[in-house]
Amino acid sequence: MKIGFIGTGKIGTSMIKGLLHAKVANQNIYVFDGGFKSSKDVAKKYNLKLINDYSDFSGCAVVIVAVGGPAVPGILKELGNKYQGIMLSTGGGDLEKVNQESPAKTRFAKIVPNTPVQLDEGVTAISFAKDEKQETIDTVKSIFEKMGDVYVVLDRLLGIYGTVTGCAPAYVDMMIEALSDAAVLNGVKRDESYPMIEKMILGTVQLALANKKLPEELKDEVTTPGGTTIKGVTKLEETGFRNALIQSINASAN
Ligand SMILES: NC(=O)C1=CN([C@@H]2O[C@H](COP(=O)(O)OP(=O)(O)OC[C@H]3O[C@@H](n4cnc5c(N)ncnc54)[C@H](O)[C@@H]3O)[C@@H](O)[C@H]2O)C=CC1
Ligand SMILES: O=C(O)[C@@H]1CCC=N1
Repeated sequence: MKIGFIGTGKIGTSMIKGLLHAKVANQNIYVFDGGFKSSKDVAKKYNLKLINDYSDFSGCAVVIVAVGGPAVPGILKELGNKYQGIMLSTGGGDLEKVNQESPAKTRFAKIVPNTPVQLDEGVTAISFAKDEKQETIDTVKSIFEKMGDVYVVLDRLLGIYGTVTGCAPAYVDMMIEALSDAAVLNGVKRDESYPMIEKMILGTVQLALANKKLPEELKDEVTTPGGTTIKGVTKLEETGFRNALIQSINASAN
């Protein structure tokens, strides 16, 4: 299956790495040049097929527009007239309008992948037009299932699904950074702190996944009565940890 890309910035490149990790052949990944240095650089680095016109995407099962919001409507309009297939956008777009205005064989859906797609550990939320054919849905799902988990959601919920899965990796990175600062503050070497903290988070998540226990149950297993954890938990409540996360997701989503 051939897959095209317009835009090879951070999320475009993450998806390209994810497809290569899933053993998609390099020359089956098409990148639109468009005079963008990043496109040339990425195509060269990963030995991808660099193309110069949207009509060169013919033969691609999907073309992924991984470009920021303002440029998206213009790209979809031009692409929809030159390529017959499935167009996907990471940067929004009006699902119903684009589908109505595109030629019959061109379909449009929206995706919000996250950066861990590059390691087959991603989460991708996808919204389709209400009347989308099962064949289109299956094709798109099969591509993103190569890179992790897939959630097909109502278009009105794509924003919040995409925020929780697409933005929050940055919050987790900030948490790792802050935990490291606390470790360094108390005498741990910086370069030792990161692997230790990353493994702690990975192990905690794997335990949650394996046991299917609720977070509060797992938290209870750590908090010895009168012990040190509950002292820290109390400080987290006092300093608004939970509220900070709720407000941050809400701010990103709205
Ligand atoms: N970074 C992330 O984790 C995620 C980003 N998104 C969304 O994906 C979109 C892109 O985000 P990033 O990759 O982070 O941004 P970015 O700025 O890293 O990448 C955008 C790329 O598009 C290129 N570009 C701009 N206009 C173009 C055009 N007309 N034709 C071809 N290429 C063009 C730029 O040169 C740049 O390389 C945004 O709408 C963002 O909200 C969605 C999910 C996750
Ligand atoms: O920061 C952003 O706007 C994008 C959306 C999801 C992740 N990054």
